[in-house]
Amino acid sequence: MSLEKLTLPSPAKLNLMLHILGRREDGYHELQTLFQFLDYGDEITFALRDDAEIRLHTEFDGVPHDSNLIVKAAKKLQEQSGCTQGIDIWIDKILPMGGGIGGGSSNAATTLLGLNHLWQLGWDEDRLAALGLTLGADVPVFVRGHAAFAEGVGEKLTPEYPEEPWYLVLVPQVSVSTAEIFSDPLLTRDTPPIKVRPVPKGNSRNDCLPVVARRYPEVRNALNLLGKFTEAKLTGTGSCVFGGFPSKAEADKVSALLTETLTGFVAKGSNVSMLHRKLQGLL
Ligand SMILES: C[C@](O)(CO)[C@H](O)COP(=O)(O)OP(=O)(O)OC[C@H]1O[C@@H](n2ccc(N)nc2=O)[C@H](O)[C@@H]1O
Ligand SMILES: Nc1ncnc2c1ncn2[C@@H]1O[C@H](COP(=O)(O)OP(=O)(O)OP(=O)(O)O)[C@@H](O)[C@H]1O
Repeated sequence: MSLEKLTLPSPAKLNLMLHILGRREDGYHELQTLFQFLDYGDEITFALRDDAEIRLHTEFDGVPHDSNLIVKAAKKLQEQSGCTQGIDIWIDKILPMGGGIGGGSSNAATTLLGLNHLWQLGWDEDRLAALGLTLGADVPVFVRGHAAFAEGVGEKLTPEYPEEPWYLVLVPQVSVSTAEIFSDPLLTRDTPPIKVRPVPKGNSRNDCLPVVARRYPEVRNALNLLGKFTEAKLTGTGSCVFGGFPSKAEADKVSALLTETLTGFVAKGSNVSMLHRKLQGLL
């Protein structure tokens, strides 16, 4: 069935652990991380145009139109596929930027999958993930849509099936620059690789945490407060901090106590992203 207009979710991700194994010659870091999605995210609406223009109608604080990952993803896909159609795009943005929950990467992936569908390009996931990697290290996992153990710079993915608890995610009001954390001289870069799958329980450390907590008192404070109730972890290079709970009621209870002074939200962990669940429903 050919569609004119499509609204798709763009979920957040968490890094349930993150080990840094070394630094490559190009400055990028070899890492091992476990990605899981949240049933929480932005919503992007796409509508076909009569001309070839790509236009994002929603303004973003501090992100010029052509630098937005949504626009970059759409332009690259249009160029590389030779498509002559254009697109109008609107986004309902709720994910914090620079929060380590992958909002920009997820928006890029939702754009690639949405336009592949609307423009009827017939690209397979491998091709979309390879294009996605040129936009950011985290784009491929959102294109694949399954919880995964990631290696390399984050692009070598093996599906995993971690538990799917409810999470309380705290959002300290600071934006952490990923590049700044990866260039900190104090960052641990020599964690030995994990060689068994699935990742053994107990491997929940994030090597970026000491550096981020040292630089950002707001993140330190969130870790201390949440740590009174459950294991408090950092996702990606922060700033978001999260903890798992066996039920929504328990996550809500702690949320009510902590969100008096901090911003946060409760969401279910999910091994199949809500973007892929929606797309499966369309096919
Ligand atoms: C650390 C993670 O958040 C884990 O999910 C991601 O791998 C970061 O992914 P991202 O934000 O999409 O990162 P990119 O936009 O690709 O890179 C931002 C900057 O982080 C550094 N960077 C990123 C990924 C990586 N494996 N090694 C790095 O050193 C590089 O300086 C790069 O310029
Ligand atoms: N559509 C977009 N959504 C969010 N940020 C975008 C977008 N396009 C470009 N950006 C830029 O990318 C930066 C990083 O945004 P993003 O939300 O992906 O950070 P993050 O959650 O820390 O990601 P990661 O976990 O992948 O490091 C933003 O500060 C913004 O300047």
